[in-house]
Amino acid sequence: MEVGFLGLGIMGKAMAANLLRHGFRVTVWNRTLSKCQELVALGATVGETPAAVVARCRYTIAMLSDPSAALSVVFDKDGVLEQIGDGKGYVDMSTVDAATSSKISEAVKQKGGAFLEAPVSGSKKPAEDGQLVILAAGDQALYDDMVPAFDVLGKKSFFLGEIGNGANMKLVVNMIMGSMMNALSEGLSLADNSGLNPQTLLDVLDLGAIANPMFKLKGPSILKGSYNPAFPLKHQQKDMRLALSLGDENAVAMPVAAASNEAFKKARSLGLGDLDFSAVYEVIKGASGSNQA
Ligand SMILES: NC(=O)C1=CN([C@@H]2O[C@H](COP(=O)(O)OP(=O)(O)OC[C@H]3O[C@@H](n4cnc5c(N)ncnc54)[C@H](OP(=O)(O)O)[C@@H]3O)[C@@H](O)[C@H]2O)C=CC1
Ligand SMILES: O=CC(=O)O
Repeated sequence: MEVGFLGLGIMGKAMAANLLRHGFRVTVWNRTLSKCQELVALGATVGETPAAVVARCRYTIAMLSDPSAALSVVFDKDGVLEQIGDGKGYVDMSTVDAATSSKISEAVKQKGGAFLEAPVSGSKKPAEDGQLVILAAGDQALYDDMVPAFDVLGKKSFFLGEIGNGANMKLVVNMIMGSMMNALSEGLSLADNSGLNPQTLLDVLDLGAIANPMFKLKGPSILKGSYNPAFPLKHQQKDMRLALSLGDENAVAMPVAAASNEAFKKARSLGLGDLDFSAVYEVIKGASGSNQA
């Protein structure tokens, strides 16, 4: 199967590499074109523009930072819309809001193409290992066509019906994740400031009812002050913002998420946006005057 791939950031690079490893023919494009070379070394071909990729491939996947990037790659000069049409499918796996996804869907369909939103749950390591959870919605025939690729990229795919359901599901999941990261950070800070060993707190958490892979993975690296980005904090804050907006639209009170968003915003304002989202601990630790170095 031949696929195009637009966006070779942390996630896109791992996902495109995975497809290549599993025998897919992949044509890649990235705004910073030099980042394509690593994929070329794995067997990829380069398209000079998003339009050139779509012209060459029946199916094109995108994995871009945010709504503005997702829209730009489709609507701007040399964008997807210039070449999408009958018999071609466009699959946006970026985390965006439902309105962005609907706008892209309408434009692609108007040109005769098919569109699927398919954001993913799971970070850098699951992307490298083909263990993502895929939250697809939109054109069901295109979903069926993409199953061989989704089987390589993920451990489970959901087809959630109409456009917007995949985007919204992803935002709900990440709203919970961002709030949990704040709760973990507050707990570590409280333990530390109460004279408890934060590592012992992690050990206790891991044995009880609220044990989870995220605490297990991020807890020890937080205690080391190590924030190499797997999921950049600026993207987590974008997801909190979009989830809160979904809450506004549906009159759902989300005081926990709103408070967490403030902490992520503060972290961004301190220049921590490109670090892993667990760096929000630095804000919480700072606010509580932690004993930790
Ligand atoms: N990292 C993670 O753990 C996860 C991320 N996600 C979501 O996946 C998406 C990608 O995340 P991730 O790979 O981490 O992000 P990165 O920041 O690593 O990569 C972002 C990508 O978007 C491109 N881009 C940004 N702005 C534009 C623009 N205006 N026009 C064209 N391309 C643009 C970047 O190009 P360039 O290289 O030129 O900057 C890069 O390829 C995001 O929506 C994120 O929320 C979902 C699940 C997990
Ligand atoms: O969006 C981030 C993730 O880990 O999922």
